[in-house]
Amino acid sequence: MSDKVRDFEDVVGYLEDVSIRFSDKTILRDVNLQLLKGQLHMLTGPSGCGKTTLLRALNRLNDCFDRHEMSGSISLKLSEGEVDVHLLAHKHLPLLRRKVGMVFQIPNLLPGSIIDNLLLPLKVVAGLDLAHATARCENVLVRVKLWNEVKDRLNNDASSLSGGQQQRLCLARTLALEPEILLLDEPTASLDPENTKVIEELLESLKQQYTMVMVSHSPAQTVRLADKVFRLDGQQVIGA
Ligand SMILES: Nc1ncnc2c1ncn2[C@@H]1O[C@H](COP(=O)(O)OP(=O)(O)OP(=O)(O)O)[C@@H](O)[C@H]1O
Repeated sequence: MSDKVRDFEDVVGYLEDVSIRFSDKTILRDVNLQLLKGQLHMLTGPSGCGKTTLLRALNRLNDCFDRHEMSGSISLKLSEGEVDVHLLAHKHLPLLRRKVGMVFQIPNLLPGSIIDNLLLPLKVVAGLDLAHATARCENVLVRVKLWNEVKDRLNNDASSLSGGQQQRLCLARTLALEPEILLLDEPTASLDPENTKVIEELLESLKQQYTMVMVSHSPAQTVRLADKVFRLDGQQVIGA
């Protein structure tokens, strides 16, 4: 654990000399950066430069792939205490991934109804009983401004929602597990301008409560949303 995280109250994450390789190919080399509480950090850079890989390092999702290696350290200050992400025992990864939740480029719905998409993780991952899980579902659907659109059809198949609604449902599912850091991998890339605006407004409204790390290819979106921009290229952060 780095003392640097402890030293500054507004620093919630510290990446120190992070290098990542897949199958002996170096994707990222000696990345150093800080994450600040309640700020939206935007990762930008050319296709294939390692933005998604860096996001996935923050909640150990790269572990899901064979022949992945990481060196350096990633320290995160979570409500449970400070954790050295890279050294966490395997049994702690489900909690890490709840606390450091991720929303993907393409809405990744579970097969089943709208409400199942929220209830299932709440029951299985968070261990809530039905009454508490149901209450939390309504709360997060209101927060992502989806409640009025779905409250009369919660048992309909989630795939019947529009792309923008599906992405808001994915965001609701992540928020339902009460994360502290949100990882957003091009969350509007598959959406039209109108739905992009809805998601951007939501992210803006969530900034106070969550530390966010987002990937975007859009310079305009970066200007609209980012508090801090990290530009990656040539395996490193070349601008911050
Ligand atoms: N699971 C994996 N196994 C092997 N190589 C991988 C894996 N995931 C990513 N890579 C490689 O790592 C490099 C960085 O990929 P990554 O998806 O992080 O880039 P990116 O900057 O997010 O790209 P884009 O902007 O196109 O989404 C690429 O060369 C990719 O092929």
